[in-house]
Amino acid sequence: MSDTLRICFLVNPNSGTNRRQDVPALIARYLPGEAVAYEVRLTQYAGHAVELARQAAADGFRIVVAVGGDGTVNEVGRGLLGTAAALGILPRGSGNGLARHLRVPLALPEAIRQLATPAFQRIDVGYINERAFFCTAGLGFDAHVSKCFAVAGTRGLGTYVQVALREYRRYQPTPIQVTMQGNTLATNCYMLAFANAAQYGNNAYIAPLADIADGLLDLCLIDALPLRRAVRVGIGLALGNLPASGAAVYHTCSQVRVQAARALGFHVDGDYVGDAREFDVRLEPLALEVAVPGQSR
Ligand SMILES: Nc1ncnc2c1ncn2[C@@H]1O[C@H](COP(=O)(O)OP(=O)(O)OP(=O)(O)O)[C@@H](O)[C@H]1O
Repeated sequence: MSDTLRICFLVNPNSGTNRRQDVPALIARYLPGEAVAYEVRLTQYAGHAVELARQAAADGFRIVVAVGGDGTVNEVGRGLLGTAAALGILPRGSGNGLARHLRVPLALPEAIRQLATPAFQRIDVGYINERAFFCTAGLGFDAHVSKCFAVAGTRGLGTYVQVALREYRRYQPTPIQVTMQGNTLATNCYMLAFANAAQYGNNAYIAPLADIADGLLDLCLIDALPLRRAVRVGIGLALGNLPASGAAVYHTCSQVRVQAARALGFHVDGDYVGDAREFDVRLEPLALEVAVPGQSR
């Protein structure tokens, strides 16, 4: 019995575009039963997964699985910080940035099967104004789009692109000062992304060279976005060659302070958090354990 792997699934019933999918039935069908004991718990409101994850870790589960998109992954990951449980992911969001970065299968049956024979690794955790993120955080246009997306009524890549194109015509850059490694840079911010993982989700590679366990954040700064450059950014995101395109400037660091001339929106893992004029961003190396597919490695 001591060899039994204990897994707790925390399901956000509202995530993704396929809400009719019966996740508990899929888990019962595809999780190999012999060496695994599991429970399924549902979230009831935004923020609930943080509490449920903490409780599941206290209950002694070895893996606590976020069943949802990057917002749910963020909540479960936050709840597991400082505990002995590892984060697992069943990707059910519209973007699934962290799942894609960690090469978790996007097909649920395969992702469920792989959880029975996991490998464990540790990943860095970013903080922006003390709010943890695991995939990306950002200021400016990407946060503004997240804010508009949250109230758009429908989800998915199509809605996201539609919102981004509409807001692109209105959004203006803001002067900022960026301080890192003792140097201060005065520039404009159309958007400034802090990447722990390589992509936003949907294989949109904001920082294709980002290593999630190197103790560094990859900063991607776009100071202005005239139409020609916007096209290059779009192509660079899709092809994973934004750094080589010259349309964005990159830095790596473990700590950075940003002061903005006016309040700017910011997001963590794609969810808009609020507006601020000052941002302290830092990285805690290897602060979270994750369960990743074991067989194919
Ligand atoms: N039971 C619930 N009711 C309402 N909101 C919830 C519930 N459980 C979780 N949430 C909130 O829903 C938000 C969005 O969820 P999530 O990111 O998992 O799905 P998604 O937005 O469809 O996927 P993606 O982030 O990939 O677009 C989360 O940030 C979380 O706070």
